[in-house]
Order: sequence, then C-alpha cells, then structure tokens
Amino acid sequence: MEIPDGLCTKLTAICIKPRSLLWALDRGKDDEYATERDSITIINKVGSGQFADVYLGKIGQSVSVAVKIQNRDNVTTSAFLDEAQILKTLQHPNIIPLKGICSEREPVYILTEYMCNGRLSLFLREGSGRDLTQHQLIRIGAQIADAMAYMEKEKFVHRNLGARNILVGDQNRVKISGFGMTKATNDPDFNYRKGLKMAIKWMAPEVLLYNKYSSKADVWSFGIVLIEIFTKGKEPYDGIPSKESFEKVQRGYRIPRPDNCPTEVYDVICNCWQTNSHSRPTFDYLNTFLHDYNDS
Ligand SMILES: Nc1ncnc2c1ncn2[C@@H]1O[C@H](COP(=O)(O)OP(=O)(O)OP(=O)(O)O)[C@@H](O)[C@H]1O
Repeated sequence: MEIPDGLCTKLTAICIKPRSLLWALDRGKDDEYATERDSITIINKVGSGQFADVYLGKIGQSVSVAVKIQNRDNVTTSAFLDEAQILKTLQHPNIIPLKGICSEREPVYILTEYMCNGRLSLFLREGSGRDLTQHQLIRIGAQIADAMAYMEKEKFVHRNLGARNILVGDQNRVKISGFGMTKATNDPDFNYRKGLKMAIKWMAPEVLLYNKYSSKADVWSFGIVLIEIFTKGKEPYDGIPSKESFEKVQRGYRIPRPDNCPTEVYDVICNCWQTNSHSRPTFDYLNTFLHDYNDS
C-alpha cells in the first residue's frame, strides 16, 4: 500500500472484496443449483423479455419450473448469470425462488418457480385479477412491500420495479422477479445502466436526471405499482407518452387517485412521489402501513 507521499507502508486492514467481485468468482461454479440440461423437458413458451425467452418446463418427471433461456444477442453469459446470483442471495416468500441453473453450455438456462398466473399487469387487465376486491388488491400491494422491505434491509435495489416484473401464482400470491438490473448498494457498478431499455414512467426523477439509484427510487416505482394495481393493470399516465409524462411530473403533476383507491392509501402513494427522495417513506413503513390497513 502507498501512503500519499508515495512511500511504501505496511498493510493494516484486510481488503474486503465488493460483493460483485465475489459473485464473479462464484459465477457458474457447481453448487446445489447446478442442473443438467438433459434433465429439463421444455413444455411451452410462456413469455419473453429483453434478455430471455421463458418456457414452462419440468425438471425430471415432476417438478414444474419456469425455464428462462438466455438470448445471446442481447446479454452476455456473465451478465445473465448475475441475475441468478442475486436470486441465490435473496430469499423471501414474495421473491421468485431459484430452482436451478444449467450453465454447462450456452445458451444458459435459469430455472425458477413457475407462477401459473403470469405477470401481474396482464393478470389484472385480462385474467381473473379483474374481479379482485379492494381488500385483495391491497393484500397484493402488501406482499410486494414485504419483499421490498426485505431488500431494503439487505441493501439491494431492484431498479426495475413494475407490475410487469411481478408474477402471480395461485391464491393471489405474488412474487417479485425481473432482477436483471438489481444491484447491491456496495456494488461498484451500482449506477451503471448503459444499454438497458428503461421504463421511464416508473422511474424516480433523480434516476432520470442524475442516474441516482437508491431504495427511495424503488419506493417511487412502488407508488406507480400501487396505481397499476388499483387501475387493474392500466398503463400509468394513461395515454400520455413517456417523455411528456416526465415533463409533467417535473412541473408537479401526479397521477390522480383511482376510483377504488382509499384516500388514506392514496396519500401514502403521493408520499412515495415526493421530489426529495429523503422525504419518501421507507419500505419498512409501507409494509406495516399496508398490512395494518387491511387488518383494520
Ligand atoms: N417464473 C415464471 N413463471 C411464469 N412466467 C414467467 C416466469 N418468469 C418469467 N415469466 C414470463 O416471461 C416473461 C419474461 O420474463 P422476464 O421478464 O424475467 O425476462 P427478461 O428478458 O429477463 O426481463 P426483462 O425484459 O423484463 O428485463 C415475463 O413477463 C412473464 O410473462
């Protein structure tokens, strides 16, 4: 180690590797998640995203899983595997669990629990989610807040929260997915987002203006997710193009209260959209608020 005048000095403390470096060393390593590609049966396609096509499949004869197959044109193997590394670390009942990784050759497969009702936005818009009561809708919001409070505590920022990235299983159970942009706050690439398609209407102003991510930026996105829930999957800022909606937000405009959203909940949503990120509530508060609201 060099002291400021350039002379050598003795090392006094252990150099702690940032989590992303530890992951890089760990990536692709054989562990309990390593799964042989030949043990997977693909059944049918259930969706596709920027980085992967997703299929319903089986491991062996019985376990149903979602098989996420790397799109090699849009994502490198190491970047694709980063999402799996995040899933190994984050374990919560409302976060999609990792079931396996097939990384012996490209394209890599990431296996997760299969969520039979697909993405929340479509479930609310076109599926049986159309008939949910106000109480059930708040219950869905509370499950998401629970998972986000856990991420906040673990110091992870999702950076791409939206109803499109929340999956629905049976009995209206929801799990957060779409961790392709998630970062630990101590990651040296924390604010890096080059080459990613961004969902402007979900993003906090400080992210759009200064690339400044934090749990409080996720809180802004969560406010938008609650609006998606109460409007049964409608696109936020209905009919207004992304760029114009952001200009309106900068002038102080906020999405109005949806008809079936209680005023007390709408007030909290508006707090999630405070321009000053420090004035927004924590996920810990939002989680307690939504659970208490439903129980009262
Ligand atoms: N575990 C799952 N169970 C059921 N369907 C899933 C599952 N995972 C993904 N899907 C479906 O596949 C679609 C694409 O998945 P995902 O969003 O994870 O892809 P991606 O390319 O990594 O992400 P993105 O483009 O959102 O950044 C989802 O919107 C959903 O419809």
